[in-house]
Amino acid sequence: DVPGRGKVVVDISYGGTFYAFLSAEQLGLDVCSSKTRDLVSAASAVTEAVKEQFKLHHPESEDLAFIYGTILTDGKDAFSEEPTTNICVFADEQVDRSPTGSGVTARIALQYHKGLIQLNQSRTFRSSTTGSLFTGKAVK
Ligand SMILES: O=C(O)[C@H]1NCC[C@@H]1O
Repeated sequence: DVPGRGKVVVDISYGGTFYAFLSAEQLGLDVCSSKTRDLVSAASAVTEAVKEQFKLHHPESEDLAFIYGTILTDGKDAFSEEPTTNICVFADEQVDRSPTGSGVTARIALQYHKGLIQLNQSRTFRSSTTGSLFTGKAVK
């Protein structure tokens, strides 16, 4: 429940730090064309809601059991050769200029967990802010 914005469905995944993931569409936004300030505001509201409503646990270190940010996506999690776009809003409302190393790692883990990608199947991730690209895959 994101105050002022309604109920959304998020996935929380870990790639060195925890992020909340959801499509920007759930917040009435478009990750590619909405104003960055609107994306930042919405993503920050989600981070705050997760902080208040979920207790995170890390199996090895409770120091890592916190939500670092929210990544808004274009919702294109099913496998495709085409890049999928996201914006990472982390820490104190900072916006990553890259697709985010730890965020892409968490997103690949999530896609693999959901059976959307197979092991060694590469996907490309695009930053909506700069257009920079990262490629990654799940490996054993
Ligand atoms: O790419 C990364 O993983 C780092 N950049 C912003 C968020 C993380 O600190």
